[in-house]
Amino acid sequence: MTAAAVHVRDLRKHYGAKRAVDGLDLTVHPGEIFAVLGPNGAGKTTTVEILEGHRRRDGGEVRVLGEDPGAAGRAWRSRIGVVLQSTDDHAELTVRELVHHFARYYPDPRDPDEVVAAVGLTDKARTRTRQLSGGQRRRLDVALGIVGQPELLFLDEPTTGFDPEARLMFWDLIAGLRDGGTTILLTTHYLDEAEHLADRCAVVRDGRVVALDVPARLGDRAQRDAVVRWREGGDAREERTATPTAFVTALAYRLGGEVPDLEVRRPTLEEVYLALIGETDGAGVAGTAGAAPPTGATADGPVREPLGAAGTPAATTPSAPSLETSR
Ligand SMILES: Nc1ncnc2c1ncn2[C@@H]1O[C@H](COP(=O)(O)OP(=O)(O)OP(=O)(O)O)[C@@H](O)[C@H]1O
Repeated sequence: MTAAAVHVRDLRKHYGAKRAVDGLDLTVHPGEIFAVLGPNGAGKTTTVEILEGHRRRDGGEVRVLGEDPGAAGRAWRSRIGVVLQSTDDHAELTVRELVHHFARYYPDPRDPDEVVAAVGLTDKARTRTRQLSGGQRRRLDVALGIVGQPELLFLDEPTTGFDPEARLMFWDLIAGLRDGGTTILLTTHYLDEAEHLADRCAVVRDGRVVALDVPARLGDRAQRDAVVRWREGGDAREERTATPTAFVTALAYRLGGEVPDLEVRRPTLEEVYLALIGETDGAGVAGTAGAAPPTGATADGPVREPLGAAGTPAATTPSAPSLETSR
């Protein structure tokens, strides 16, 4: 069996009394796009920063490309790509200059001009980065994340602020990277993004994974009952059923043909998600709401080795120089 690209068991991180990550388990397979969903403050960024080696953990077991990110060195760092929520560093450099600058940190970079083209910024190659729009800046962030030809790419809320067209182009770009063999872990608040891009996704709530599956089956979505609505004798009627075809066939027979205002629907990913994070009681979702955390280790893991003095990797590492988290 191929080793996991990312393996996390019982991850724990607290800030004072706040348990930001509280026993989180997940596994990302090589070559997949894995989306981490969850409300504000759920612990997504903290988790991703620990996986990137940018933040210490308090407990649990973490392996990223086979190594502990807290102890891994420069060679490991050159195998991962990081796209953080945007920074304004190097505002006076042009797009082309910045991508070339980053390429020099890696042992086997992609051709920087090809990377600029791949993210659709050839027209802006000679533009200073401070003059880019938000969506263009985000594409530049991705260019910086992929120029080192990473095996594993971390994307933190990559399409926040994108217009619909830019988002579709970005999705194509990310899917193309996956098709080229890159493993991608992304956090997102957009359920359509997870549904469109992700091979599997995890929903994080209060620092734990409360559901993990392919989007179509998340939270037992496929097993949840369908809701059939129709009008009968002037009244709106509704029925939940696991066998909607049989139900509608019987209904049509009983009503003697066409069923007025017939509607059959299964829960959307959004409805299942809102039930999982406790924003709804599941009333809008047929079937059982919520989900138990998946199985995983429950014992506290070892306390990890310390990072550098500031809790961030050494500034000489390839992806660190301008993309360090400011938190
Ligand atoms: N440096 C920090 N110091 C103290 N508390 C922090 C720090 N970073 C995060 N937290 C807290 O930890 C919890 C998890 O934060 P985190 O940023 O990981 O959540 P998130 O799921 O990424 O949220 P968002 O979707 O808003 O980005 C939150 O309650 C947050 O306030």
